[in-house]
Amino acid sequence: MIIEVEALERRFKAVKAVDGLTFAIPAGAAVGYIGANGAGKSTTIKMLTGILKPTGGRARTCGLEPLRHRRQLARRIGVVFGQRSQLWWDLPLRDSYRALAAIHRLDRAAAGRRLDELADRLDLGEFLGTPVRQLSLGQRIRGEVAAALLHSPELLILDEPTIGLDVLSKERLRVFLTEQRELHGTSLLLATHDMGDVHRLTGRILVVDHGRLAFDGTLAELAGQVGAERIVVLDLAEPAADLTGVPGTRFIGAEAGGLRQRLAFAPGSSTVAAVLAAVAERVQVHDLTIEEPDIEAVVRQLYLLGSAA
Ligand SMILES: Nc1ncnc2c1ncn2[C@@H]1O[C@H](COP(=O)(O)OP(=O)(O)OP(=O)(O)O)[C@@H](O)[C@H]1O
Repeated sequence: MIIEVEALERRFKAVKAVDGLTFAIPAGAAVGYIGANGAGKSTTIKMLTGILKPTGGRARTCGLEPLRHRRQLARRIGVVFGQRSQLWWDLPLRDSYRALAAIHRLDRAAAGRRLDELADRLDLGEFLGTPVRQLSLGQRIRGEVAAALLHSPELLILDEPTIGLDVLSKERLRVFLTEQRELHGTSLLLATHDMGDVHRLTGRILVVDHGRLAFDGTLAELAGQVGAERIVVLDLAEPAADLTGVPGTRFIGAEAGGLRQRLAFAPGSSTVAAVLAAVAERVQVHDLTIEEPDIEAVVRQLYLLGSAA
């Protein structure tokens, strides 16, 4: 197991930020860690990485007790907090990587090769000489991800990595992370508010609510439980009759005299590609966007189901 927590707890005076969490993640898995604001995600991650001491229970990351073996653990995991930087603000990006390579005691040539690979895949080459404070948010986050992966960790932990990023930057990062996992088999724990991230990057989802585990399963199972459907918004080349009866979908409605149509589908029972293929037999599609279910609504629904049970 790459991560194991048992009855993990963290109190801040009267607040139980994490309240008896138990779960295990096998090596090589990609897990989404979701929950509403203040649910306890960051607190969990801080305990998993040895930044914060649990007030109860236990955590093991890469088989190590995070707090006690913090240094050893730092060589085996990479962490990105979207809201906080691990880069030296006033130094050129390259200097942060040099410093990190020294901290991790990486072989010079190997670190150089790894940085070349990361800079290439993350489009960072032209920014290596730029001080971090002058980078755009998207560039900086890509820089943070490179910093977290420089030492080729077994486990990558990302806390809200795409927060505030535009659509294109998000997409770049998702493509990169998928590719890195395919190449290196890195385990991934991804705390996010973004259902698109969860859908694209993870196979299993843990939902935390008020510091407790509210759900553990696949996105398809979550969708089955709370109806977390994805919605395809189709802009057609010409107005068309309502797209009812498309296999695997539910027609939601049409606008602009049939030019824009919305179809919902459950992740797991269909895919965007399958919906598009079925629709293309009937109409010409000009443009398409996906609306992801809202995490807060998903968690609320889980909570309602839980209290009804
Ligand atoms: N250092 C602290 N002192 C006091 N309370 C804290 C501290 N850190 C977190 N909390 C409280 O613990 C709870 C969980 O916070 P946490 O940051 O883990 O949530 P989160 O799920 O990461 O939320 P977000 O998505 O907003 O980052 C919140 O009620 C928060 O106010």
